[in-house]
Amino acid sequence: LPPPCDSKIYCTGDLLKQVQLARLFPDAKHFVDMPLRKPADVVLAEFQQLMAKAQKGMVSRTELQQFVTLSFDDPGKEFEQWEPQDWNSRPRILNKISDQKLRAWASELNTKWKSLGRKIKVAVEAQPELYSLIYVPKPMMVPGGRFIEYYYWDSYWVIEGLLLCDMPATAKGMIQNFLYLVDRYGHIPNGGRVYYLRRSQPPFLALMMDAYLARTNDTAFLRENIHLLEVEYEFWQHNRSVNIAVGGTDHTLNRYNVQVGEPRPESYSQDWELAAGLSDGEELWAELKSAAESGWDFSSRWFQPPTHAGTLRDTKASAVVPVDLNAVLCKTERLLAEFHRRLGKAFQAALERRLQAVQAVLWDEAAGIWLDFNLLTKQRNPAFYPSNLVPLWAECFVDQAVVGKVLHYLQVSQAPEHEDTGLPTSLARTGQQWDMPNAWPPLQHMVIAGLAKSSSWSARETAFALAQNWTRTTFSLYHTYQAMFEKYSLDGEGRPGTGGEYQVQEGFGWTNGVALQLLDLFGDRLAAPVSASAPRAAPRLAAAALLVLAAARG
Ligand SMILES: OC[C@H]1O[C@H](O[C@H]2O[C@H](CO)[C@@H](O)[C@H](O)[C@H]2O)[C@H](O)[C@@H](O)[C@@H]1O
Repeated sequence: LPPPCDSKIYCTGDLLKQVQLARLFPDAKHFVDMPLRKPADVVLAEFQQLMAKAQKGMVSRTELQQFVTLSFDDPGKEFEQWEPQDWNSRPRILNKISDQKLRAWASELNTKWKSLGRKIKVAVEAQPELYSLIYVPKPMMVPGGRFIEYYYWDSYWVIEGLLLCDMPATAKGMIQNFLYLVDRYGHIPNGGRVYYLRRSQPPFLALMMDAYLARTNDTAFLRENIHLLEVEYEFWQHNRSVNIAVGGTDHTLNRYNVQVGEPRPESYSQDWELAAGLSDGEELWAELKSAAESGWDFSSRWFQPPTHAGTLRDTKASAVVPVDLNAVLCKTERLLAEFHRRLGKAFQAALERRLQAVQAVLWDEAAGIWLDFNLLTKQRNPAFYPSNLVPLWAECFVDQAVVGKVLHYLQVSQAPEHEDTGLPTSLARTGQQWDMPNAWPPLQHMVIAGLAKSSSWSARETAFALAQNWTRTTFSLYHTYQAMFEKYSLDGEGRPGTGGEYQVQEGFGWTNGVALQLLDLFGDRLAAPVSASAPRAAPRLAAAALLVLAAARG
């Protein structure tokens, strides 16, 4: 299998291995984010000399430390100060928010764009081999914390947030960056580093374009770039599709599948240790990258068999046909068809094939919901994940009767003791960050926005109840910690998120974007808690459940 990229500094080779296994930095990502002070060939030649002198080729920790200090600069030096030109202190969304405290909070979230904005120095374009950062021409918003570069799927919620804050120029620049990456690589890397190059993330590019067009009507931008939206779509069709036969009919759907070897450079020591003693370590490393491509890194959702008792070693993400990936590609096909109609051309057949495949392979009539399909067991995974509801948001269904069934599923399957705080990522407590007790902003958004766009009153009321709960959770913790977190734990009525391979990060791009989107959806009704630490009095989902039952009874 090829390495994560060809760089013998940042992706493969002895230097990377020895520095990362010596654990020179508390966070392994630190080393692979450090720019070089000298040309790569000089650094590699100097390291060879060091190895030649060392016992059995193993350089001592002290020498490694000295070498890194002399040859590498601090992470972050690749960026220059940048404040968005289109930032303004009174975006129109504030007028839609009735609650005074929530309005003041939204105003503070708007101010956060100033601190999350970055511009890449021209030096990175001139001498890319000195950096792990992948150059893009326009300024961008980064997630925050250890994530000092751009990320693909995070940027969808950031772009929606920017558009709500009347910042279409910054939003457009971020989309231009992703189009630039498609033009250059044929796909969008997981994030803005060479070590992310050979894997992507959930494909939200067409949805970003749609969000931008909805606010600007900039058809000229669409016309100039529609070919690149198709190139990205074709990347998923050619490299990430799989055929599944159901009832004598062949269907094509998609999965995450990264056939790339070696440990992830940004988590080298963890991956190395995880594979210790395994005969098929290379296969496990490829599966970890497939899971990272899903954005859900890591989760029991990818364990084979799917079990609450599994460990990271059981990860087999490429065996799963995920509901949310296929729903997002279904949305992409619908959007490409619409975009082409807008430009006077046809593009519809792929959408119809996808609708049939999602219905045949992923819809489970007995459970009343879409479920991930496992290619090895040929079974659907019955476990609860918010991703099971994503087709509602992505409008990837034909029969409107699914709405009532999905609402019923939501009421019976998630952990009721957490309902006032947020939707859990799964019901399995594995210690992985995309599992119980964590709740992630993008998942809350896709479920809530999916229910909110329904014509069913019960679905819209359930959406409101969930939005109210999530808003209170993030608002209360914001006031307790003065921070917006990348994820939240549902334990104890809400805490900063836990688990996984790094400390919970603050900033945070998609969290701010989702908070603003919920305020945009329900700003006339959402209410802040009386005091930030007061016990909750949010409309309980149980109340919404009664509405669902009433609706089901007609
Ligand atoms: O360093 C470990 C992993 O970190 C990233 O994943 C997490 O943060 C991303 C940025 O917010 C987010 O997109 C992803 O969903 C999170 O799980 C990175 O994307 C991974 O590839 C990396 O291995």
